[in-house]
Order: sequence, then structure tokens, then C-alpha cells
Amino acid sequence: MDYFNYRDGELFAEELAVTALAKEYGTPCYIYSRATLERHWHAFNDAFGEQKHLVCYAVKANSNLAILNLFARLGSGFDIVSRGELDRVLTAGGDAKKIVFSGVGKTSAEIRYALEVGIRCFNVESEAELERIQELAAAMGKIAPISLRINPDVDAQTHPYISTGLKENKFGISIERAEAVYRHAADLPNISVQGIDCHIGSQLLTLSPFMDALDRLLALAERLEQQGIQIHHLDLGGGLGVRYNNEKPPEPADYMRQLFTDERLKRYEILVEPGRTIAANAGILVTKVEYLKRSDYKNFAVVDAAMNDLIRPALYSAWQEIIPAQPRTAGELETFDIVGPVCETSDFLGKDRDLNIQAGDFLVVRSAGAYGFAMSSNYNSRPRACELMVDKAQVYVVRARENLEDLWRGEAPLPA
Ligand SMILES: Cc1ncc(COP(=O)(O)O)c(C=O)c1O
Ligand SMILES: N[C@@H](CCCC[NH3+])C(=O)O
Repeated sequence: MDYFNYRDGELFAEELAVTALAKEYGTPCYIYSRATLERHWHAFNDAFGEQKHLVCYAVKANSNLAILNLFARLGSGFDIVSRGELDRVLTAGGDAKKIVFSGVGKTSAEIRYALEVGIRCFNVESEAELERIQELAAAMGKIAPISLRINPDVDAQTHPYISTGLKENKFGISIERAEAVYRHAADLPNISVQGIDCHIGSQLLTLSPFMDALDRLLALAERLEQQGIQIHHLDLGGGLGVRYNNEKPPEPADYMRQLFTDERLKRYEILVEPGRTIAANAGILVTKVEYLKRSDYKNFAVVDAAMNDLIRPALYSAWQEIIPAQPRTAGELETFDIVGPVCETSDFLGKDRDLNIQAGDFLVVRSAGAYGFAMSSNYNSRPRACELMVDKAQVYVVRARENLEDLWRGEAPLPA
């Protein structure tokens, strides 16, 4: 459930009408619901009950400072993949001791900085990275806490672009190599083995791939412990799917219940890195219909949001629900492709949607809180949208709309 519902014939974000917000702040604009974000975070956190755990929100899903700050206030941990995300978390009041650092390409500067601020754990994705962390930690006189990200070779049964746990994927260290690399890590003087990490993909709609991966992780943990390598935590990554259309993803509580059917899990602190589950259905993208363009062959609704604002449909053929902010009571449904102004054929937000709309109407793309603004760009020299956070009957601009000067900041013509 979310807090975007129709009331008296118009869509509300919590206590505020979406059309009024669109008129006041302009379009395209992202609107987030504070209550939904917090509810989704709690759904994960509370599902653990008494079990020692840490929810590390995956910052990449939506890294707006206001959102990170809400989670920091709840005591959340964070999963980051860059210096930029690390600084966002710290700027938003997050605790360095609750940050895990994932990603296949951590630079020396990023590793040094993470060691300096004292993050909770590096999720190491290759043997070369392990060596680099050892060297840098030694030079700084520090001990680096690490997990190895294991690639368990399980099929996440999701879109191939967001599947990460197969042996042909670039992520993690293969499960076959894992034991040897852990033995080596345990011998390195500036490395402290903390846990085992795994993230097999995103938008998973069934639990069996998680369970297959977990089985392999637990077996590895036992083999390591027999060799005297103590494992303190298991990081199970993110990846739980959400409902965009008529999918029926498991709830976080179902997921936890299923995980803990394996009693061995209780021996460890459990980390999870949910992104989409928390943010996707806590946000919408509001856009205005500029033109209706009809032909015998196809009807287009040309809107003022584009693939630069929300790239998921173009990139993964992702389907997101598109609804009017104020449904019309007179007129007929027609079938439209909802397209943006960008000069690419893949610039669409939705195809073959039945809508009763006119130019000037506001449309709402649902489930846009995760991998929406975070993946937006300035392609076609389009300033990026503003982001609003609604908290009951209050609205806050949590990111101002970019202006034209923002587009060429840092650029300079050659001297005459
Ligand atoms: C390492 C890692 N952790 C967590 C996530 C968050 O995944 P999701 O948004 O599917 O929960 C991702 C992205 O898929 C990731 O790459
Ligand atoms: N960006 C993707 C998910 C990738 C997750 C990042 N590891 C999406 O919008 O579905």
C-alpha cells in the first residue's frame, strides 16, 4: 500500500492534491511520500524481530539527501557504491559505522576515504581489489573490515540487465574461488574478515533464488569456520521485487520468514540492502500532456517528461502504471503511446495505454521512487526535474528544478 490515492476524483499524495502541486512547482516533477518511505523501511526492519540485523538502504535507488536523512533518523545503515554516495550519506547524517561499500570498481581514492571515515565493511568484488585494500590499509596503518561478495551462480529469474549472480556476470567472486580467497584474506595483516556478502539481482519475484544463494552462503560459512575463519555477518543484498503492474512479489515479512526457516541463519548478524522495495512505490513522476498526436496508425500523447527523467522504460522495457491526476468524467478512452520530447525512438514512458486525456492534463507515472531521478540525465540539454517530499499536508522542495546555467556549469569555450 502507498499513500497515493484518488479522493473526490483526483489523485492525492498523502494530504495534498497532485494537480495543485504540479501547478505550483511545475512539471516534470517527482513527488515522494514520507509516510510510505518510512513504512517500507519499517516493513524490512521490523520483520527481523529480535534477530540481530542491519537494514542497509541501497543508496543508488534514490539518493536524495532528504530521503537518506529520513532513514538516518530511523537508525538505518546504507549500502553505497561510490565516494559520491558515501558523502551523501554522511552529509545526510548517516553513521559511517553502518555503511557497507559495494561495487566492482572502487578506486584507491575511494578506498582511502572509506578507511578514513571508518565504514562498517567493504564488500570486496575481486581478488585484485582485496590486494589493493590491503596495501592502502597498510599504508594508512588501518585494519580494513571486509566481506567477499560471492557470486553464487544462481539464476535470479529477472531481466538479464539486472541479474547479477550468474557466473558470467561481472559481480563478485565465484563461489568456487571463495574459500581460497577467504583463506588468503585471513592471512593478510591489514584485513579483518567480517562476513559474507551476496546480491544476485534486482526485482526478484520469487524467493527460491534467494534461498538457493543462501544455502550456498551458509555452506561456505561452515566450511570457513571449520578452518578457523570466523564469520560474523551475512549480507544478503537487496533485490526483492515490487508491484509495478500485476506482479505479486513476496512482502519483506514473507521473505524474512522464509529465510529464517533455515535455523543456521540465526547464528549471524544479518544485513540486507533493499533499494527498490523501499523507494519505488513511495514516489511518482508527474508530467503534463503537451500535445495529442493522432493518426490512423497510432496515437501519441507527447508529454513534458522524457527518458532523461525516467529511463527504465527505454532501458529495460519496464512497465510502469500511468494514470491521470484528475480523471475526466466525459469523453472516451483512446489508446496512446506516452512519449517524451527527446530525439530517440526509445523515448517512451508507456506504450498502448488506454486513457481519456486532453492536452494540458497531468499524468502520473507510478512506482517511480526508485531508479527514477537517480538515473536521470541532462540528455538533449534538459534541466533535471524538481523533487518534492510530501509529509501529510506539508510539501518540501527536496531538490530544486535545475536551471539553464546548471546545464553548462563547468564548461568553457576555448580561448579566442
Ligand atoms: C550490491 C547491491 N545491493 C543492493 C542493491 C539494491 O537492489 P534492489 O533495489 O533491487 O533492492 C543493488 C542493486 O541491484 C546492488 O547492486
Ligand atoms: N536500475 C535498475 C535496477 C538495477 C539495480 C542496481 N544494482 C532498475 O531500474 O530496475
